[in-house]
Parts: sequence; structure tokens; C-alpha cells
Amino acid sequence: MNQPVHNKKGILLVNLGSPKSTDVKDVKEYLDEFLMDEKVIDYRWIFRALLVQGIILKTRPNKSAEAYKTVWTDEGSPLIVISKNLQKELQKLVDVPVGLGMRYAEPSIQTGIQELVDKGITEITLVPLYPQYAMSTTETVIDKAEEVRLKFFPDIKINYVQPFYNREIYIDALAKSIGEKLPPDFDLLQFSYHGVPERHIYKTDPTKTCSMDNCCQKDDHPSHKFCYRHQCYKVTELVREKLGLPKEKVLVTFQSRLGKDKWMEPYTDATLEGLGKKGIKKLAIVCPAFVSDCLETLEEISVEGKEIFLHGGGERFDYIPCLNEDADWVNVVKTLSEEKLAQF
Ligand SMILES: C=CC1=C(C)c2cc3[nH]c(cc4nc(cc5[nH]c(cc1n2)c(C)c5CCC(=O)O)C(CCC(=O)O)=C4C)c(C)c3C=C
Ligand SMILES: [Fe+2]
Ligand SMILES: [Fe+2]
Repeated sequence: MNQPVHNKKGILLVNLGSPKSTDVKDVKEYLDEFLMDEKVIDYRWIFRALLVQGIILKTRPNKSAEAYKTVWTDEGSPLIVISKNLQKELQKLVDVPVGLGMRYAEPSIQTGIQELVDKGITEITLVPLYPQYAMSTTETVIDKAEEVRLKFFPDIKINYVQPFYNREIYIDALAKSIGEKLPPDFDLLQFSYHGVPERHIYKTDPTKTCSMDNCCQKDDHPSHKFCYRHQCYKVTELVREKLGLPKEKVLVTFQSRLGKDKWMEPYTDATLEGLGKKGIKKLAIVCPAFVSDCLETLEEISVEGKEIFLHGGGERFDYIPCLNEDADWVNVVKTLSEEKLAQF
């Protein structure tokens, strides 16, 4: 009997990853792998090693472990738990196996591919779970998956779902999710994206024309395909239009900076501090660089960010969760995966 034609096909979801536990040694091991990635800290190896192993890993693991403890659940890290739930929900909707891998720590991309290969899969559609392209998101996932494929699985094929920041199905799902949670009387809706050093934007711009100020918010510019900053502004604009909000009700900021480099501005924390004095008393905030709630949303924004805002004179702070296991979002992942599966 003939097998169905898709019997060799599978889907691999890839998210960022979390430490194994909140023990300082596990957090240290995770941060070491993460920050030694040359697409995350893009210094020459020796300078990266001096900075990461000589400075950051001396103090940050303690601080980060304490932060992780505040968000950790009985089942583990929120990012991992939510990613597993997304995997399960997607599996209910598609007739090919769905695997899961993390760029850092476990389950690794290698583990995820191995599990699919063990099921006889040789054609994998890999979905980087990042709406916007960045060197430290989509690009490093593809680099790692290619490294693993060439080393351990030279006979399989992988194709990659591209950043989906401007896809209508994604914007519809995000706008709907935000719209449902937005309180009717908010003063401002803040879009807080994970930041990156400005250098990353210049480095990955193949046209070398992005000047940070006058290209990222334009409708059409040759640098946009690889401009993380543009892609953040674009998501915001498309969601704002979909929700029918006036421009003055929406603000873009960038969070989670690390080290002494110049990161993209405006910064989320500095902005939150000053909003109350500018008359913004009721703030809603959403973090669309993340599709799953994680340390950076649950602790940095909904706990620390809230404190900063209230301390600066704000009165009400509504954190709007990520898409997580939202049914429309699962459908977005299904559509994006199936489009790519069809291309084998
Ligand atoms: C130079 C450092 C970093 C860059 C560049 C960076 C980019 C970047 N990261 C995410 C998504 C996530 N980052 C998360 C945690 C996190 N990020 C950094 C540093 C950089 N990120 C660190 C050191 C950490 C660890 C926690 C800490 O010590 O602060 C997470 C959460 C992981 C979790 O377990 O919950 C996510 C998700 C994006 C999207 C991005 C570029 C756009
Ligand atoms: Fe990060
Ligand atoms: Fe730009």
C-alpha cells in the first residue's frame, strides 16, 4: 500500500529556552551558553569570553536565579511550559509530528530533531518562535539548526518559516488578543519590545542604509527585511490600525538591555518612570517580541515595570499577556507551518 506523501514531514517549533532549574549553577550554565553565542554578544571570541566569563557570570547568575524563582511554576519555566502546551495544541490540528527544541539549554534543537528523526521524519519545517527578525533571534536559530543538521543529520532537509511580523493572520490574532484584554478607559497602550544593541541593526542591514532615525518607521525602505527596529514599529502600527486606536494612544519602547553598549531607544524602564508625570495614569502594556510569557514579561514588566510606573505617579497598570496558547495563535503557527511543508 502507498504511504501518504507527507509521511516524512514534521514540524519543529523552536523557542529561546530557559535554565533547567532556578539553582544558581543551572542559571549560570544557561547564561554561559546564551551569552557566549556570537549572535547575541557579537564581540571577537576573546573579548566575549572576558566579558561573559570574567564579568557577567560572576554576579548575574545570582540575580537572575532570584528573578527566575519569582516566575517559576510547579511544572518548570513558564517559557518551556507554554512552548510545550503550544506544541500539544498544534499537534491536535496537524497530521504530521510536531517537535520542540530550544536555542539554548534543553530540550535542545538537536534533541528536537532527533525525536522527529526517530519517527522517520526527513523533511522538517522549523518555526523560529519570533515574530521579528534579529541576529539574536531568527538568525541564531537557523545557524544552530544548520550546524546540527550538517553534523548529525546530513540526510534530512529543513526549511525555515520566515519572520511573520507583517502577516495578516498574525496581526489579526495579536490585535484580537490585545483588544479583548484592553481596559476601556486606558490612557496609553505601550508596546515594549526586547531591545538589541544598535550595532546589531547596522550589522545585519545588507543595504547599509538604516540610520535608525529615518528609515525604521517609513513604510518602504530596502533595509526593512532585516531591520528588527522597523519590524517592531510595523507590528505596532498594524495592530494600532486594526484596533482603530489614535496614534497618540500608542507608544513603542525597548526593554531588557544588558551591558554598556548603546541599545535601541527609547528604553522601557526610563519611559515607565516618567509617564505618570506626563498625565498617563492608566497604562496598558504588551510585549510582542515574545510569543510566550517568560522572565522578561512576567518579572521585568509585570512586576518591576509596574512598580516603576506606580512609583512615578501612575495609578493603574495592566499587563497584557503574550499569545501563549491562544487558539488563534495556534492557528497562525499551523498556517505558517503548512505553507512551508507544502514547499518540500
Ligand atoms: C546581549 C544580550 C541579549 C540580547 C541581544 C538579547 C536579545 C533577545 N532576547 C530575546 C528573548 C528573550 N530573552 C530572554 C532572557 C534574556 N535575554 C538576555 C540577553 C539578551 N537578549 C539575558 C541575559 C536573558 C536571561 C535572563 C536575564 O538574566 O535577564 C528571554 C527569557 C528566557 C526565559 O527563560 O524566560 C527571552 C524570551 C529576544 C526576542 C531578543 C532580541 C530581539
Ligand atoms: Fe534576551
Ligand atoms: Fe531601520
